Amino acid sequence: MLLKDKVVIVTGGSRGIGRGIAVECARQGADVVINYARDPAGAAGVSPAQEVVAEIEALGRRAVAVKGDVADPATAQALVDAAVAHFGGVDVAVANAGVCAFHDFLGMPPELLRETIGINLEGTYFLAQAAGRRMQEQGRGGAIIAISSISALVGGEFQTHYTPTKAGQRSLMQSCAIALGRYGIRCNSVLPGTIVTDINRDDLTPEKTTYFNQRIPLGRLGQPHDIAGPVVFLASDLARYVTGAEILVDGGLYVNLQ
Ligand SMILES: NC(=O)C1=CN([C@@H]2O[C@H](COP(=O)(O)OP(=O)(O)OC[C@H]3O[C@@H](n4cnc5c(N)ncnc54)[C@H](O)[C@@H]3O)[C@@H](O)[C@H]2O)C=CC1
Ligand SMILES: C[C@H](O)[C@@H]1OC(=O)[C@H](O)[C@@H]1O
Repeated sequence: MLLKDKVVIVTGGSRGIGRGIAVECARQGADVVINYARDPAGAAGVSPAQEVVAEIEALGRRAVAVKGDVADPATAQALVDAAVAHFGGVDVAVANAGVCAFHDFLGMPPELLRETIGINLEGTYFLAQAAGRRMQEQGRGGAIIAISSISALVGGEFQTHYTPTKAGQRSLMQSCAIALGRYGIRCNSVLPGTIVTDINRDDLTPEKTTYFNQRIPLGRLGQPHDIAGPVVFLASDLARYVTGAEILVDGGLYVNLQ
C-alpha cells in the first residue's frame, strides 16, 4: 500500500477523475475527505458523494464528504478543518475540481471567463495555501497535486477561458514547490489528456471519439482510473524527491502531431 494511513483531500471528488483518485487513494490505504459542489441524489435516492463515501468504507478506510464551492477560500479551510477533525491532519491535497464550458472566443461572456478562473485557478490556489499552512504546522511534510491538463501545453479554439487556468495551475505548482520545499512539502501537477467524463460528454461526439481513438498512440481515450495511478505515485514516498514537476497522462496524444 503506497498511502497507508495518509490523509488525502480531493476537491470535486464525487464524480469523474476526482472520484477515481479518491477511491484509488483509499485502496492504497488512505482516509479521504472528498469535496463536492452540488450533489443531487440519483434514482435510488443516493447521491454521488454518498456513493463514494460508501465505496471507500467498503475498502476498509474512512471517508467524509464536505460540500462547498472551491472558488470560495472558506471551502479550502473547511476541507482542511474536516481532515483534522475526522482524521487528525492532512498529508495530501489534490486540487481536482474544475469546469470547462466550451465557448467561442469572440462571444465569451466576462462572467464565464471569471467563473472558470475562479474555480480552476483560484480554487487551486486556495487549497494549496490552506493545506500548505496546515502541513507546515504539522511539520511532517506533505504533497500538493494540481489536476492541470494537456491544455496547459496547447490551445483550444473553444477553451480560451480554460487553457490559461490549466497553464496557471502548472505554474502555481512550480512556484509553490519553491515556497514550500523548505517544509518538505512537494508540489506537482498531473496533466491528463482527454478523459471521458461529464465535462466533455457533449463535446465527444461519436465522430470526434473515433478521431481521437485513431490519433492517440495507445489507441483509446482515457478513463478516470488512468489518472489515479500517477496521482498516487506523486502523493507517495516513492516520489519523495519529485517537486515542481508534472506528469503528462495522455496516451501519447501530445507527441503525435500528425
Ligand atoms: N476530462 C478531461 O478530459 C480532462 C479533465 N481535466 C481536469 O480534471 C478535473 C476533473 O474534471 P473531470 O472529472 O473530467 O470532470 P467532471 O465534470 O466529471 O468533474 C468535475 C468535478 O469538479 C466539481 N466542481 C465543479 N465546479 C466546482 C466548484 N465550484 N466547487 C467544487 N467542486 C466543483 C464537480 O462537481 C465535479 O465533481 C478538472 O479540473 C478538469 O479540468 C484535465 C484534463 C482533461
Ligand atoms: C474538456 C476537454 O475535453 C478536456 O479537458 C481538457 O483539459 C482537455 O482539453 C481535454 O480535451
